[in-house]
Amino acid sequence: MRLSKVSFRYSRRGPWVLRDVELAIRPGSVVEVTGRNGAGKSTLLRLLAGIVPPSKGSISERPRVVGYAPDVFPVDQPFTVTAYLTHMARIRGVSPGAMERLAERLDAAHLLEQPLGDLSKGSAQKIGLIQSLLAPPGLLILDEPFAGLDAHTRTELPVIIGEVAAAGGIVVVSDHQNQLENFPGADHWLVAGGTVAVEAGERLRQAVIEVLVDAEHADEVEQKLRADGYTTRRTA
Ligand SMILES: Nc1ncnc2c1ncn2[C@@H]1O[C@H](COP(=O)(O)OP(=O)(O)OP(=O)(O)O)[C@@H](O)[C@H]1O
Repeated sequence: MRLSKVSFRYSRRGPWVLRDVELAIRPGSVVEVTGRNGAGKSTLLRLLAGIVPPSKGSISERPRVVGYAPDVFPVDQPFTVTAYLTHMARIRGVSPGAMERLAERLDAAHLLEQPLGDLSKGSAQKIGLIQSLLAPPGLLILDEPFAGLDAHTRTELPVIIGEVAAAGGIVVVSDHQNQLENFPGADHWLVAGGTVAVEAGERLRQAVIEVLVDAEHADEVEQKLRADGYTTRRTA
């Protein structure tokens, strides 16, 4: 995917938020986007997702399936979580089973029957995440996904991000809390003064190993591995 001389402002006479941004993003990349408040991170993410078009310049080779989780999930909709996610699954042509699996994984199964309007900020954030992942995304855009998430989901999210990238998807995450600072091979973009400075991550060759442990020690072993910076996934 490529951004060529992309500039953006919100109104015809408004100030430029981004100017002449040139970026090339390879399939399978994970990008952490940082920058001070108001620098233009959310704006850049909306441009990447195709929610707003560039005022000048162009964006090409955007993957067909885009998952986007906004920084504030709009809960002012008169649906239960299940009704909303089932509807979104239908629009994306996936079975509601995808919703149930993701809800289980992100510890959100207990939220499914709640009205969207009753959700706490962190719970709403989870539903936004689930919505963005319903169909396997070729481009996954997450705007401040770690804000307000509980410990379980905060550790699970990098695993999910790694899986999307391993399947060839591009993942772009704005991340005030630097949760992806040490993500293996991640690129880092700093948005400042209307431009985007790129620091390319080292492309490390990665390997997957399976570790068989007694069920009663699984939590402990998993916590130790994660504390050492490894990405883990429970298969049973
Ligand atoms: N809908 C809008 N209409 C007009 N100006 C906007 C709009 N949304 C954002 N802006 C302006 O664009 C600039 C960039 O905002 P943006 O939300 O992209 O920054 P950000 O880096 O994501 O900030 P934060 O870290 O606070 O979330 C800011 O000056 C902001 O005031």
